[in-house]
Amino acid sequence: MGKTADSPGSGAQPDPLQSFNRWKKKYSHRQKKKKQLRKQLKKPKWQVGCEGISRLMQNYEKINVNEITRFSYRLVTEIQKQTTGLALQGKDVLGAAKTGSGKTLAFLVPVQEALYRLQWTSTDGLGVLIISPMRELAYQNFEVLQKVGKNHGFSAGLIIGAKDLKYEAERINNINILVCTPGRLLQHMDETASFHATDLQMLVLDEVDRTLDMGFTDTENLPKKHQTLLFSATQTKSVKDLARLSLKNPEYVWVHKKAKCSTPATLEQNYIVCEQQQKMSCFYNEFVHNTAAVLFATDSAARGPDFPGVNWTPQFDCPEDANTYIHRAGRTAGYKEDGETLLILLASEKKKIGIFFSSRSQFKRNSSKLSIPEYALSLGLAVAPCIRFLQKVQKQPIKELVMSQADEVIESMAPSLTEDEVEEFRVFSNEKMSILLKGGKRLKGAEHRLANNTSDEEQEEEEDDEEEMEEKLAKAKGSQAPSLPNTSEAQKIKEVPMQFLDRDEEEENADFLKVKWHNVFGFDLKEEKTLQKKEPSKSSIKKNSDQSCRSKKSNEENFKVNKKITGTDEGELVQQWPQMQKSAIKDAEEDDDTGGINLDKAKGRLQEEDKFDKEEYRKKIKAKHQEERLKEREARREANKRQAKAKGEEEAFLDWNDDDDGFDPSTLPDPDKYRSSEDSDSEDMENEISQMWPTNMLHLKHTISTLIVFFKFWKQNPVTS
Ligand SMILES: Nc1ncnc2c1ncn2[C@@H]1O[C@H](COP(=O)(O)OP(=O)(O)OP(=O)(O)O)[C@@H](O)[C@H]1O
Repeated sequence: MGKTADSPGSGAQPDPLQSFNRWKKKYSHRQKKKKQLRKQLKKPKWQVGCEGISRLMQNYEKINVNEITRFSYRLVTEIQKQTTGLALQGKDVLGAAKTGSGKTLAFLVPVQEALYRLQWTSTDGLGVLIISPMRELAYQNFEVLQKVGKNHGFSAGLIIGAKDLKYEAERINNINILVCTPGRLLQHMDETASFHATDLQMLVLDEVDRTLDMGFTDTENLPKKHQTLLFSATQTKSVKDLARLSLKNPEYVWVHKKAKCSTPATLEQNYIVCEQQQKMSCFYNEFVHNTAAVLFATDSAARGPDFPGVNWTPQFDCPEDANTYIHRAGRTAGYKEDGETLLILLASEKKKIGIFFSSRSQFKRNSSKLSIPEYALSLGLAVAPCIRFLQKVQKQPIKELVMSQADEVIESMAPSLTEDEVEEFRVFSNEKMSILLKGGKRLKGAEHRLANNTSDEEQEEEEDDEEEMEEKLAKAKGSQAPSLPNTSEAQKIKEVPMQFLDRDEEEENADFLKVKWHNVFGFDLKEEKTLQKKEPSKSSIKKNSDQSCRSKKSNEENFKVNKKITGTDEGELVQQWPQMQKSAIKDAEEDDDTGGINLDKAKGRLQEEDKFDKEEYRKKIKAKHQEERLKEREARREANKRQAKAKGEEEAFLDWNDDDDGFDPSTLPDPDKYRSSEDSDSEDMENEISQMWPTNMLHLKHTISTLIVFFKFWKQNPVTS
């Protein structure tokens, strides 16, 4: 019942005889190699060396010298000289040498030589593993290997995660020399079932310190018997690190141990010490004063520096948001100049760009924060954006495509200013902006004329021009909307600024802030459309925008930030903060049409304010003291009145008693004395006090005074019977 050769399906089974022959061939090959190796090891070192040399000499004729000199490898470098011999003897080597000293060849040559000696073939599988800490380094090593191993028949592979795992897994077992990064190697060790390194002859770690730092510790999956070559620009002898790699009596080669520095001697190293500001200006001047230069920069150069004459700002990395994009792009197309920006995007980034360029909030926030001149200043572009804005309004925008909300490509607004008008505006804005930037006041009258070499008439003319220019601009702004065609297209055009801006006045600046797409690679815009469709509808966005616009407007009308107003008892509104200027000088200053702060005048104004405040304070204190004095007097009078009343009753009684000693008139207040004490006070004050006596009390006062006079007279001229 067993299977016969003729039985169905026997064709699918491998021929056992053939398989046995294949296995026998491979086995005898291995045995032969092992025998050779054992024989070699038994021989003294000198004999092995001599045999190797004589073998090489036999091959001299075969060596194509041109092939080697083509790579300009004429003399071996120090690290190559000191490590190649040791590596060829099968020793573990730890080699350290300066950067650029030729370490790559120091391990690639022994790698190939070792496999060549073993007559390694593709059927032998993985023989050498070269691990580099970074993809770029691995790629570089692979390139050199391809170059120098051109005449060998070994298969080599680069595994750095550039291809998908399955693709790599299918090919990994046919590779003799594998150049890889640690992460990807460990992934294959874990996930690729067919991957094994059981016959590994040599393990090479390039930039060993970094490779170990990156956590390459998994040497368990590698066979115990293998040679290890470690190379680095800095020597590491950390016992812990080396124990992890289970080195056997390693040879340490530190080529530049005695060197004063670990950088190449041919490297001319310079440094200068300067302040941050100076540092920036040095680099800035160097760049801007070169006729043709390329500046590679991070985003630190994206905001601020004004680089005149820059034609291109290619953006290699995708900007993280619209603001970053705007700032980067703003380094070109400065004052009156054309410029172009190019975004280099991955397909995934294209979607991101689409999202943030169609995101209204980004632009809304930006535009409502800063006016154009402020925005220009923040970018360090002076008046350039204003000019650019006008130029763009003026330009025939055939090439400039604007993305609408629905991602339709539409043309922007019709031109409304002439070249001359733009130029006039430029001169005007330039002057204003330079005054602002200097932070000083604008030169007036004679000074200004002297500085500009202009006559009185010219000065007047200039001022008229300014007014005229402002009028023109106002008209230009006003005329843009009616110039639009009354079609559905026009409706779309109107809605474009709404996409980003929510205030009417900002619509004027919309063109400046609007993002324009040059579809350089001819990407299919439909993709963006589907993306857009998932977002809220245009009408709902518009509605929300209108609502927020209204609430924002009403807020702006009703409230002023950081302003405190309180009501007095009299119903007056008083601004508490910021403090109002009260001195009379303020009106005169307001008329001064300066662009900046006049420090002298401001100082004078502050002194005036100070004086005014002191005077006000003095008055307040005086009034308070007067009030207190009046209260005291009132209390005294009350007491006197009470006393006088009691005395009056007593006097009346004494009048009938006829007793001289019973009453002392001196206890009564002396009206004259009282009067003299008040002399120091003003006439007004006396009147005030008098006014404070109620009318009935004044009568009493008069009665008491009369009584006293009579009493005195009676005392001096007693009536004798
Ligand atoms: N024997 C040689 N003769 C001439 N040029 C050589 C020789 N060996 C290497 N080079 C060249 O020297 C340059 C630096 O070599 P390599 O990259 O191997 O240095 P390295 O020590 O690995 O530097 P790093 O530490 O920066 O990686 C390369 O351009 C290489 O082609």
